Amino acid sequence: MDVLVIEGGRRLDGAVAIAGAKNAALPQIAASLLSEAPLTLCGLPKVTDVATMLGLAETYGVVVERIGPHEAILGAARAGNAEAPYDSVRRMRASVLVLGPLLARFGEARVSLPGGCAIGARPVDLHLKALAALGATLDVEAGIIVAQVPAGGLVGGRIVLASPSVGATETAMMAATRARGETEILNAARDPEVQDLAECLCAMGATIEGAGTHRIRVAGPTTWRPARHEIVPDRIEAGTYAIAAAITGGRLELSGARLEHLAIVGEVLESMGVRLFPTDRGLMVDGTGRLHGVDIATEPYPGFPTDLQAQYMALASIAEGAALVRETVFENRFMHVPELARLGADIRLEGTSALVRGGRRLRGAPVMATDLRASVCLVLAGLAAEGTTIVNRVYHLDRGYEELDRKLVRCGAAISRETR
Ligand SMILES: CC(=O)N[C@H]1[C@@H](OP(=O)(O)OP(=O)(O)OC[C@H]2O[C@@H](n3ccc(=O)[nH]c3=O)[C@H](O)[C@@H]2O)O[C@H](CO)[C@@H](O)[C@@H]1O
Ligand SMILES: C=C(OP(=O)(O)O)C(=O)O
Repeated sequence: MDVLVIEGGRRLDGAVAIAGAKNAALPQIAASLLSEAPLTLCGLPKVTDVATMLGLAETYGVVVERIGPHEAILGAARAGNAEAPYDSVRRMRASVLVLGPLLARFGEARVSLPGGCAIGARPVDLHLKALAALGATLDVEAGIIVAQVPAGGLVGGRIVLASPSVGATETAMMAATRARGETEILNAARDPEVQDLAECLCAMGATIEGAGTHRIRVAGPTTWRPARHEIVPDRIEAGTYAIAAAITGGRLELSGARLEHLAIVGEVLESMGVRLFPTDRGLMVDGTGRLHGVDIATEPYPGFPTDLQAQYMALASIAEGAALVRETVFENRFMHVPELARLGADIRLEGTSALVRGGRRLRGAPVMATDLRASVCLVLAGLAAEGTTIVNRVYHLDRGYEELDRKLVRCGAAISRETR
């Protein structure tokens, strides 16, 4: 199993190319199942989740033709139905995103129920309710979601999401492209990845309005056409490198990063003392000044992203003063706290809040990654720590960061990957 060995205490300086967003790529690969015409995706990040999703699409007969390191043509003309196996869904919860497209295209679908994961229970009830509002019948039999469409297919309807779930909004939007008539999705998630999926679906022939707002309208059914779509840059990867610059007291230019997708994150970093400014290529992050902790609460987009909470906590640990971190999206997303404590962080947990007492000098130690963002937070802490940090279970990190160690090394970090 791979580990990362980090010699901390080096200031980062240089440029990092931000990859396409994993969380935009995954639903778009699922969306390829909707259409008989080919979909060319550009900017696919080289991460294991994308490989897993492409592999899952292939099990349905999607032909994946790699035409470049980050480009693939997905041809679902001869795709057919099958059961999404528990093993794929267990490894990657986003596998459940094939449910809507399969149901809408083939009239039925069987997808393993994902179950909980390290960060929370993560039910899929909102996905199921959204499909039911379009006329589907849904059951769970022996851990498998069994979904069926009435004779005549899905019919457009009004979907009111109890909370603005990203995945449920994507499921609803994808299924609605094949429903007859208009679908309205209320209390929709407004994330850039939802907007990017809508843009991709529109390029494929769909008619969608309002993506990026709380009210999305989809007019179906779609006449599909060949499409090419460039995946939006990964705002979570960009935010992670912005924190890497800050935690090492360095400067990084993030090429491709879009400040408008990081508005609240930028505001938080600036109030800590980090300077951010747009450049021709993306975003410059200057973390050379003194930093002090700021309170944050994670919220659905455009709020502070839960996917940057762990990284922020590493930064708050070395910044001066205290910072209160409230996690409101997932009920169990503090698995990194005991590991940060092993490096010397002073964090008191109380329910869904964590009080970080900053100004700590971190010292390297062996630590264990528990999930994707927890792993990268430990890498960030390792970059700031004196001595050697060994991050175990790096496969979590490889799910969502393209060549993290190489990108950091190019900017002056001392990191090596070893197989132990
Ligand atoms: C592949 C992908 O895009 N993953 C992102 C997506 O996950 P994901 O789409 O799973 O996240 P959701 O927005 O759906 O989840 C938000 C909250 O709603 C709850 N919920 C969700 C669905 C449902 O049917 N019932 C329910 O109760 C979840 O348990 C969670 O507490 O958005 C999350 C929130 O920004 C990010 O952390 C993930 O990185
Ligand atoms: C939680 C994440 O991903 P997923 O929803 O695929 O588990 C993440 O990207 O941080």
